[in-house]
Amino acid sequence: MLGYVRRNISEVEYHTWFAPVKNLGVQEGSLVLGVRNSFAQEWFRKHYLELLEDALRSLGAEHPQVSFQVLPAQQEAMLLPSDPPPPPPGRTQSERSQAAPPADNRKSLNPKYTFENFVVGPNNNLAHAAALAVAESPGKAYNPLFIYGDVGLGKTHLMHAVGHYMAERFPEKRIEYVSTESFTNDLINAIRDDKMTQFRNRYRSVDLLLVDDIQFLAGKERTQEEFFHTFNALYENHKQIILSSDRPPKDIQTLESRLRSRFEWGLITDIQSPEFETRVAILKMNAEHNRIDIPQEVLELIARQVTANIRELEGALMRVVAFASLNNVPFSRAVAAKALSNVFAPQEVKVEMIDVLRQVASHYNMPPDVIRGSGRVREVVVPRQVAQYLIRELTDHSLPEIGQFFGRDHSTVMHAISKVTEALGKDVELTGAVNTLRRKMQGLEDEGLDT
Ligand SMILES: Nc1ncnc2c1ncn2[C@@H]1O[C@H](COP(=O)(O)OP(=O)(O)OP(=O)(O)O)[C@@H](O)[C@H]1O
Repeated sequence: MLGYVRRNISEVEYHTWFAPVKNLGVQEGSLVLGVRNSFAQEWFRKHYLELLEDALRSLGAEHPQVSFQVLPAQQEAMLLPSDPPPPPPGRTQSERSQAAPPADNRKSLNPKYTFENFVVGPNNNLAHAAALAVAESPGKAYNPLFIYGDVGLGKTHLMHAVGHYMAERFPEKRIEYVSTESFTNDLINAIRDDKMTQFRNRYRSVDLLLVDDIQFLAGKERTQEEFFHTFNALYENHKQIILSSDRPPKDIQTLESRLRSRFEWGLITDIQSPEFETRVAILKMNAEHNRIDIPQEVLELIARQVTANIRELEGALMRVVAFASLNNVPFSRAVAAKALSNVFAPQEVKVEMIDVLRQVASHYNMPPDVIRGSGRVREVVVPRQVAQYLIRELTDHSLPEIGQFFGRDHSTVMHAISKVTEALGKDVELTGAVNTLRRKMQGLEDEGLDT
C-alpha cells in the first residue's frame, strides 16, 4: 500500500508524513494508522484520506476505511530514525556490544529525548549540566534534581535524556518515568483494588524515578502522603529522583512543607525560553534529522515568529514543510510566512533589518555589503535609500539604530526616507520596487501558491 502512496506524492512529502506512520492493524473493518500528534492526525484526515482509500482499493478492497490514531508519547519516535547515539564516555564500542542486551528499562522513555538531540543554549545550559552530572553519578550528584520552567521548554526531554544515558550504561537498572497525574491515578486504582503492596513495590524499587509536572501534587493530600514515603524510600537507598514543574517548589501552593523542603534538598534549576540562535539551532537539528534541506533564512523566519515554546516551534517547521510540499514549491521566506499566516497573524511577523537588506539586495541583484558600503553612484544609493525607508517602516528600529546598521548617522537616514517618500508615486520603478519588497517582507507575496 505504501508503494502506491509513494508513487503518487513527492519524496519529501512521503518522508515527512508517511515514514513515521505505524500500521496499527484493522479494527472494526477500518485500517488504523498511528501518527505522531494531533496536528498530523488532522493533516492526514484532510489531505491523505482519499489517497489511502485509493491505495486500499488498488489492493482489492471494496469499501476501504482508514482512520488515524495519535501514538502515545513513548511510541513516538523521531520522524525518521536518527543515527544511534554514540557510546557514553568511558566505554568503547566493543565493550558496549559485549554488554548485556538492553533491557526494556527504556519503555517509559521517548526515544527522541536524548542528550544527543538536546540543543544547549544560554537558556538551558545550567539545567543541562545538572542533568548530565546526575546521569553520570545517579543518586550522588544532586538528589533530587528539580527542573522547572514554562510549557514546552524541554523539561521532559532532559529528564528522559538522563534515563537514556543511564539505561545505556546500566541496562539492569530500573527506570520509571511517570507524570504526577499517572502517579495519582495509579494510587487511586491501587487503593480501589486493594493493591497497595504492588503499588509500593513498583515505585519504591526503581533506580531512577522521573516525575513530570509535580506541581499537580498541590491540593492532593493522599497523593502527597504516598509520594512523601516513596521519596523517602528512594532517597534513603541513594536512588536518583528527578522532578519537573512549571514553578519552583516555594511557589507550589498547598504543598506540605515536609515535601517542599525535600524538593529543595538537592538542586533546583530552571529552563528559560530559548533565544533566537538556540531556536534556529533547534530548527536546524530537526530539519537535518528529517533530511529536509531548508535554507537558513527560512529557519530564521520561523524562529522569529515562534519565540516562547519549543513544541510550537517544531510544529511551525512541520507546517512550513507540509505547505511547501503540498504546493510543490521550494522553501522560501514567502512560502514560510504564508504557511504560518493562519497560526500567526501577518502583523505578528517580525522583520529584522538584515532581512530587509537581504531582500532589497536580491531585488536589485547586488551583494548586501555593497548596499551597506560607501559607494555613491546612483545604482547603489537608490537601493540603500529604499532599504532604509523599508526598515523604518517595517521594524521598530530608531533612526540612530538604522544609521548605525549602515555605518551612517541618523540625519543621513532621515534624508534617505524623505527622498524615497518624495519619489513614491512619481518614480514608477522605485514605487514598484518598494511595493513589491513590502509585500514580500510582510509575507504577502503569494508566488502563485495554491492555498
Ligand atoms: N534544547 C532542546 N533541543 C532540542 N529539542 C528541544 C529542546 N528543548 C525542547 N525540545 C523539544 O521541544 C518539545 C517540548 O519539550 P518537552 O516536552 O520536554 O517540554 P516540557 O518543558 O516538558 O513541556 P511541558 O511542560 O508541556 O511538559 C519536545 O519535542 C522536545 O524534544
